[in-house]
Amino acid sequence: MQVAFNKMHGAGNDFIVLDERAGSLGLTPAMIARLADRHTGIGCDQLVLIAAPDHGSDDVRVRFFNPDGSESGACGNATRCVASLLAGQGAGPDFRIRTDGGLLAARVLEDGLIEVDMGRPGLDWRDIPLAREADTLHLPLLHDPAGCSMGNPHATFFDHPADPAAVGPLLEAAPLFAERANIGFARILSRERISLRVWERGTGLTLACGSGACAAVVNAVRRGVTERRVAVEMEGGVLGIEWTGDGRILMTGPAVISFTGLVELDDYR
Ligand SMILES: N[C@H](CCC[C@H](N)C(=O)O)C(=O)O
Repeated sequence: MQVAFNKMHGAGNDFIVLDERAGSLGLTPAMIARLADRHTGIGCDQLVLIAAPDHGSDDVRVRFFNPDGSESGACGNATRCVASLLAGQGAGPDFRIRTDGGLLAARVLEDGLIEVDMGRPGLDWRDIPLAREADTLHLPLLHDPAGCSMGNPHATFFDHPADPAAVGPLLEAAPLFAERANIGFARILSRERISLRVWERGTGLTLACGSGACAAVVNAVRRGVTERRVAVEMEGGVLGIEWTGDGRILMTGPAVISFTGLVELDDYR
């Protein structure tokens, strides 16, 4: 079965976007892992499925999968990409996107950037989830990270001395995290600007992580080291993050189609 796909990226965080609105493609975790392989597949940080809306609703349902085949409740950069794709197909400019992490509102702005309301962060240890009760503002790990959920689990380190590529795999799988975690390495540049690298659960180091940027700002604000509106510099680009007065996280950034293609899915079964 030949299937059309879009290859997209948001600030260098790249995605295979497949459309299941006309029917299931029958993907398995093993097939997702093969499609995500950068040498023998299409290659991506996440595979994104646009699914048929639930019965009786107009919302689009979107699911996110990592290259190891695991599923995530949230992916900020891919959510912007889906909104941009739907806008290119004539919908919008306002969208409601249903994810496992919550119903998200997305909007194409006049300058072409996409804004997504990522909802409220989960600040309780059960939200992340942690394996045992702990203070999420000071997780019981070396170098004092803070944790929160953005629909997926995050921990943010400030000024961690080690190389993220070296410590990322160990921290992602630390027993404290009941479902593993995305690990952010932040540096405070000013009260309105931080730099961030993210070791993503099920993926590894990426050029940008939207939900990781949101989590880093939430944790920086909780620690009192930034304002509520912060530019987050990552290797692939800058995202604007704001934790609004009513507790919601707004994320603004780019979404780009790199190319469109056809894939013979049976070759990946
Ligand atoms: N790149 C994504 C996050 C993917 C999350 C995934 N790695 C997980 O939670 O398992 C983002 O822009 O938010």
